[in-house]
Amino acid sequence: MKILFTNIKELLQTRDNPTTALKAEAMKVLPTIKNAYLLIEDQKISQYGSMNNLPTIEVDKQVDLSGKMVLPTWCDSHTHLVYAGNREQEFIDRINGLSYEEIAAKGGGILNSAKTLENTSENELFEQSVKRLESVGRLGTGALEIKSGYGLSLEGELKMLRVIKRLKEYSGITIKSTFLGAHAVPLSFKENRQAYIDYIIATILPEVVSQGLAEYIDVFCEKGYFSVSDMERILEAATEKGLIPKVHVNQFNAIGGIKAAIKYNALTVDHLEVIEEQDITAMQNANTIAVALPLCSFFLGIPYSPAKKLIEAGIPFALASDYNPGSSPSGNMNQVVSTACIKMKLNPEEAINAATINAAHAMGIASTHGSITPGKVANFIITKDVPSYGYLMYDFGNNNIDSVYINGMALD
Ligand SMILES: N=CN[C@@H](CCC(=O)O)C(=O)O
Ligand SMILES: [Zn+2]
Repeated sequence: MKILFTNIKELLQTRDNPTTALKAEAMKVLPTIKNAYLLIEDQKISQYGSMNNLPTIEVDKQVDLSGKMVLPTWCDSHTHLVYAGNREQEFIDRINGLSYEEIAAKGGGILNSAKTLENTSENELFEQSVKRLESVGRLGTGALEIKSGYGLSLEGELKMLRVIKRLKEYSGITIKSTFLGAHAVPLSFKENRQAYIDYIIATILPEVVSQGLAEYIDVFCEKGYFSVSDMERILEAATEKGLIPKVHVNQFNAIGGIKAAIKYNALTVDHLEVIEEQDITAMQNANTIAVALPLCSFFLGIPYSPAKKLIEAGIPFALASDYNPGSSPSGNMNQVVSTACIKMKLNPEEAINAATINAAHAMGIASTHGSITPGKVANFIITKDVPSYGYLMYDFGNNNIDSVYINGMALD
């Protein structure tokens, strides 16, 4: 099936595939073609160019996109989309003065979600999660990473990872799976964190790997959760088994997690709200991608990651939603890029690069996703009639999406 899209007001992110994530000045460049055409064939992008050079092509369908723009779908490289219930009560508690950390210290937070998940059947967990997945798809997300981490036991973690696997099979949206057993210490190991780490390494990790349920390994490296040496133990064991690190570091405190993660060739270090000079130096000497999560900062009222500083230091940089019930109950990547422009002072080109091509690198799918490139999957967003692409970020909170194509097919 060949579909030809014509009279595209501006076709964004048209590029040959960069083999590594964009850095520094390259982040400011967004290649586009005004008054363009785009040809897709079955599930793939086949050809594009200026309407002035439109070749004669026999097609099955032609779609006139006058006034509309086209850009690749968002890649969301950091989510916790599989969870049960919600944490609205903690939201109210925070409005009334408690902090995220205080709520967690009282047994809420991640442990609250773990309890709800334990009391939710696998089918129900799938049903709740698939609704979120379909909803972010309609908001233009064409690929996302999903973490476990609300199971915190062999059964619980495998239940979450099986749900992620089912979502992969069910949906055309590309999904990558991450094992985050070390998200919090469960109550059953309250006084013995080391024993929980032993249990992760000796019992949960081997099952996750032998059942092929995860590509990545994550640890919440933070005061009150897992120390740098805890993380190193887990990364040592998991990388030996072939999992690639993508870790939570520097959310509330800079405790040295970035340097340690880089030692284990982390693909990404995520959060980075609190950064010290030595963290920047460590990232400058590595290929690890910095992933910032502006909706978490927005929702919790914590500092934003110093994105401009990271980009200026030449560190490859991506944006993600962190969709989860506690610190970012939204997976709306349009809101992510808007917030990155408004609060982190990224320009629209940097924000779009960070949420498309660099985000694809941040989840290991840049050879197939993240740009309008012949041979890549035909995943793209068609906007409504908008004056410019910067308007998409300026017009925050409003839905400027006309339709979303995943694998060459329009979503309902
Ligand atoms: N900080 C650790 N994990 C999540 C929050 C998880 C939760 O509160 O349920 C995050 O990335 O913000
Ligand atoms: Zn997270």
